Amino acid sequence: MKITKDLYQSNLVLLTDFYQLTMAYAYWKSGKGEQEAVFNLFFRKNPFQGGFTLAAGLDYVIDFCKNFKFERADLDYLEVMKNKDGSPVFEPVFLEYLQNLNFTCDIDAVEEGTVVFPNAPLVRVRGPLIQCQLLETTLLNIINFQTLIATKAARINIAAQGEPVLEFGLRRAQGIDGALSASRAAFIGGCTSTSNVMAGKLFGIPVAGTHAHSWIMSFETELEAFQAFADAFPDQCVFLVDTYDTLNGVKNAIKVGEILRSKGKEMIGIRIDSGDLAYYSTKARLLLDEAGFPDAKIVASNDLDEHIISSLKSQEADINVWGVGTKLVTAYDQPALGAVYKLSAIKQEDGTWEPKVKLSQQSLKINIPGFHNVKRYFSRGKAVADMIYLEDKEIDPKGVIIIDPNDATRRKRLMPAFYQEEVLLKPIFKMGKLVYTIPSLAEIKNRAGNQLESLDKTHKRLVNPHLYPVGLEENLHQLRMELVLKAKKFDNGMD
Ligand SMILES: Nc1ncnc2c1ncn2[C@@H]1O[C@H](COP(=O)(O)OP(=O)(O)OP(=O)(O)O)[C@@H](O)[C@H]1O
Ligand SMILES: O=P(O)(O)OC[C@H]1O[C@H](OP(=O)(O)OP(=O)(O)O)[C@H](O)[C@@H]1O
Ligand SMILES: O=C(O)c1cccnc1
Repeated sequence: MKITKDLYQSNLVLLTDFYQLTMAYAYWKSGKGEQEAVFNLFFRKNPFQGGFTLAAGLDYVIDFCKNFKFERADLDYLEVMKNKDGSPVFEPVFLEYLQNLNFTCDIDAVEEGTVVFPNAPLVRVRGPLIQCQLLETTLLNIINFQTLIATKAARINIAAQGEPVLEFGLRRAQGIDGALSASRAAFIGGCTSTSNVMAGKLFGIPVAGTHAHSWIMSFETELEAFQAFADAFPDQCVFLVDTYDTLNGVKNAIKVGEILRSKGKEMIGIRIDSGDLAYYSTKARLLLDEAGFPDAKIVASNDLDEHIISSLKSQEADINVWGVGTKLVTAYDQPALGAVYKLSAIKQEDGTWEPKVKLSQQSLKINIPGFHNVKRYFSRGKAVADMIYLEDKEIDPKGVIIIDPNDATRRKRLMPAFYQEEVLLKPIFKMGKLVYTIPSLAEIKNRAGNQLESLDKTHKRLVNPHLYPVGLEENLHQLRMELVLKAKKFDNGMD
């Protein structure tokens, strides 16, 4: 994937918050720049009030890290930045340091298309403080959006119960990359195609579509319009039937369908884009069946999302294909995921790791300290629970207790010996070198499908889902409690 260079003619090192650069400068100035640290990227709540989240965006992250280099043009821009008193923000020696900076971090991450849950790390970065810090904003920008859209797409596809969902979002997406990365994430989340031709070219997503009302309106009659379309694309006819009178439109589609059939071609179907989609799809189905077109598909579109699709399903609407745009690519009901990137440990001069917590008035916001990873346990192919654990602590295969990070009274006993397990953070970069074989988008989509399959349907319920168990292994829980109590000094917890 070369989207950053291809599209932005830049390797994106300046696609960051200014404070990352000022902190980098200050780290360098204070001599802490090379001190080793560990940061974790995680979110605190599943989006859309759902029961799961689908990770996406790692390929962009890899591309960004692989090309992490301050180029002359970037440094020229930083060089002319001035403080209020007219002095340069960044002294030339620091800019020289940036020019020579090579990416040397270790990155471990969950693979794209993995089902993930609150609090567990999606990406773990270990390396010199300066570098870890400089990655923060870009990683969050990439992962937050693509993960959000992949999750929305997964929900929409769950509602569609295996029927094709065509992504139509480009015209309403949040700008250019908002559209492109949304098309990519929507495909990972289960959509069959995109209407966005550039996304097709860049990512290899199948492109598909029908035609617009303007096509119909440009002719004297709807029938002429259908006929002309059939002349141009005899194998790809999905007639948009609702420009004037939906059921009359279906009858016109049938007429052209018969002409096509007389030439040995079959119309694919019709599209309905307004009105009561349950009512019109059922009536259209009857007309199509009676006319001898039982295989003609009915495509529905118009402000669809997982809830309207579920409602149409429960109304037994005769819809076979779902065209979904705005509410998918804008994540209409939740515009951001809210993942964060927090320091969890820092190496001391004597070579030992010091775990770190950030306190908060809200216990929900206290991060998980230390050098940790996450393991998923499976029983007969179904995911049972996720355990966040310290990598250097042994796990007793006979029994381990995991503790809810937000409510220490919620605990679950697991017997690892009886389960299959998968460590979710996979090595991506070692000392700045890529050690991961990047899967194709089709493989990622396939993984997403299998992952969702491994999740019990109670966690996939769109409304009020059953909470999937994610907990801290006991040693990690204890470490976190100790650090919190130490930092609070026992006397300022209830202000
Ligand atoms: N049977 C149905 N049950 C639930 N929701 C439906 C049903 N039929 C249509 N809808 C949804 O209701 C909303 C109707 O929106 P709206 O009133 O804007 O459409 P319209 O007037 O039919 O068409 P237009 O988009 O041309 O204005 C859409 O989100 C559509 O998906
Ligand atoms: O509704 P969405 O989920 O975003 O799906 C894409 C929409 O875009 C097209 O029409 P457009 O919105 O341009 O015009 P219309 O609403 O007037 O048909 C298409 O006919 C869909 O209605
Ligand atoms: O191809 C379509 O039918 C289409 C494409 C974009 C938006 N709405 C519909």
